[in-house]
Amino acid sequence: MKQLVVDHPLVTHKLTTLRSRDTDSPTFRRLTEELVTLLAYEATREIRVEPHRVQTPVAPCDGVKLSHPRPLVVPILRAGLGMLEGMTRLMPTAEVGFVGMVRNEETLQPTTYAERLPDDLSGRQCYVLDPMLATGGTLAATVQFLVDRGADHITCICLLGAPEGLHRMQDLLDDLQVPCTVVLAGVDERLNEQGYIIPGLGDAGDRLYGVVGDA
Ligand SMILES: O=P(O)(O)OC[C@H]1O[C@H](OP(=O)(O)OP(=O)(O)O)[C@H](O)[C@@H]1O
Ligand SMILES: O=c1cc[nH]c(=O)[nH]1
Ligand SMILES: [Mg+2]
Repeated sequence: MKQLVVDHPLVTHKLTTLRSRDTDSPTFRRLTEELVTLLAYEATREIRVEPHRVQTPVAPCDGVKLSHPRPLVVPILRAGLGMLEGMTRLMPTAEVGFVGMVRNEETLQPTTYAERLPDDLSGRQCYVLDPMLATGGTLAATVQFLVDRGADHITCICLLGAPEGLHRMQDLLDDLQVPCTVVLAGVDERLNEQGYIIPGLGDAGDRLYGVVGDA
């Protein structure tokens, strides 16, 4: 597994504002989208292209276009949905599949409540979106879903990771033997007893969409 922390002052600047508890939901959403677009630039370095010739107003020009099969973008609901627009803006022809997972806040185990992915992912490059890589349980389960369907090239884009989650992903990918890169805006110190990233940014889903409770 390759790990890439995008070390760029603009990324760190936006991430710092995102972390602040004084940042409201609309600003949090906008910054999340902007950060994804910046991370996607690095994350798509190995995207497959094929030769493509166009005519400029004055001459023919040999360029490239994205290869078929088209790349698949997979946001992990709920919080990953906040990253979708920023990604598809850069790759408008990508296909989008969905995985819905929620982590039990006591056991920290993820449960899958939705899954809409193509049955056959052979030859597809997959881009998984989830802002938070904490214990890694959610991302590991999603990557396993994709590999079970034949994905042979996976890139995960996260805003923040914890060392614990990155180690877990490394162990999984060592077993699976599938090329995988995890691209992040930052790696924090550790998890607390509740499985939250420290210093982190709190609960990304709640900050994007408001707390979903019993009210
Ligand atoms: O690495 P893990 O320990 O598995 O934790 C990370 C997961 O937790 C959060 O989702 P959450 O379960 O809060 O669901 P939500 O997106 O609906 O808020 C986050 O968006 C990740 O999906
Ligand atoms: O810090 C964390 C950990 C898991 N999920 C979040 O949204 N934030
Ligand atoms: Mg949440």
